[in-house]
Amino acid sequence: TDEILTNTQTCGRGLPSTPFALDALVICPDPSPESTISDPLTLAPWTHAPYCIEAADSPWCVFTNAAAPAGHGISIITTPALAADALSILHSQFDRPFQDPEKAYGTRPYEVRDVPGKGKGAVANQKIEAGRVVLVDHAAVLAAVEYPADVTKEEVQELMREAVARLADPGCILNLSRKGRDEEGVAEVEDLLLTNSFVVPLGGELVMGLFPNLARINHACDPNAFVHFSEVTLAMTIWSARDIEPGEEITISYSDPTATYEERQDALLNIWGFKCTCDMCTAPPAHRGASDTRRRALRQLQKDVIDQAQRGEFREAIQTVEEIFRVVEVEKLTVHMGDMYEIPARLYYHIGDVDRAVEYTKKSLAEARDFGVPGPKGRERIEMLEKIIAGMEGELLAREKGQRGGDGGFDAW
Ligand SMILES: C[S@@+](CC[C@H](N)C(=O)[O-])C[C@H]1O[C@@H](n2cnc3c(N)ncnc32)[C@H](O)[C@@H]1O
Repeated sequence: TDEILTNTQTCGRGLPSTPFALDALVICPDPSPESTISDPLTLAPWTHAPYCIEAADSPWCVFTNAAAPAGHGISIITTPALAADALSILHSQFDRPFQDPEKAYGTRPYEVRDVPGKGKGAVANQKIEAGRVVLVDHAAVLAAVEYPADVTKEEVQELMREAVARLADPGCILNLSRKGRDEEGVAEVEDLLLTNSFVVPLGGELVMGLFPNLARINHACDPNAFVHFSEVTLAMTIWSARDIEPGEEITISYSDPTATYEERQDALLNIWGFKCTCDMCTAPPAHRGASDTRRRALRQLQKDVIDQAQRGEFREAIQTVEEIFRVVEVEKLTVHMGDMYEIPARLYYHIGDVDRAVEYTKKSLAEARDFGVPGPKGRERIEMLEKIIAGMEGELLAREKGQRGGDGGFDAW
């Protein structure tokens, strides 16, 4: 029988981040004995004294706020200098709320349950429309990918163990699935991080990010959802890329979704350590071969369009872009098309076809509204596109009346 984890068993409250207020320090549960809070005001927003190991250039430490964000807390394994940089990010988590209430579901629209051949997975418990926020998940552990040569493997594992133990609910990490790399000398907590982390950018570096709820979402080469990481809030948002029916599994892509079958298999096996059993990977070889041919062609077309535009061959570039859209449609790679629609919009504007330029800018606007980044950045982009459309429509109207248009505020094109 399926074991269903209820919302109370999932990690954290699943709400926007909690302010780093002093009450967050007070509710810090069960700190490990050697990290007793001696002076919370000095440590703020950390709830524990950093746990460090010495290295030649700088110590490497675990910095923890055990209660926020989202109730499960966060531990960062880094150097004191980088942790100081991270402080401004942590504070801005509560300064700038990320979630767009209009796009988010009040309660989680899925359940975690057994999925054949993949362990557990997230299964929709209601219809999820395209362009909605399925989940906003805050990092519980952020760990460096690389350490200096004089830091031993055992010391890194010790930092990882401490990072998890100091969280408000270490169980929400320790209960996650792990591949079982014991024979390779990989400690349990490292195995958990390797099985469940996503690489994210932080302060100019790439780090491993463990998001306890995202960690239940399986990979598919033709996913129905996608993720966006915000370096401002350290939150990972999962968006539905198309309508998802009740009972359907929610999936994201762990690898480059435009890669060919072999490339995807290699990446999933080498980086993630599993053999993909998604629908696309188990499709008949002829079907996979046809898909690979289209994907290789797509890469060439993407290069061609840049070369043609640089040579000023706008009409040829437009034909290439139209061909790109055709392939993208067949391969169902339509997610994240917002930026791509701007290319034909600009090209059509360049050759004086303002009608088509408006058409493509409107597509870009629709994508930005449905899938754009929430918050001020997203709104800025929507406003910019609205302004450009209004400017071009003004130009069309002026042309109809036989007047000269062109000062409509769309110089960006
Ligand atoms: C981040 S976890 C996803 C949740 C996991 N299934 C669980 O039970 O908690 C990644 C692991 O899920 C499994 N997995 C995810 N996507 C898969 C797929 N497309 N095919 C086979 N296994 C998959 C692999 O075992 C992988 O190591």
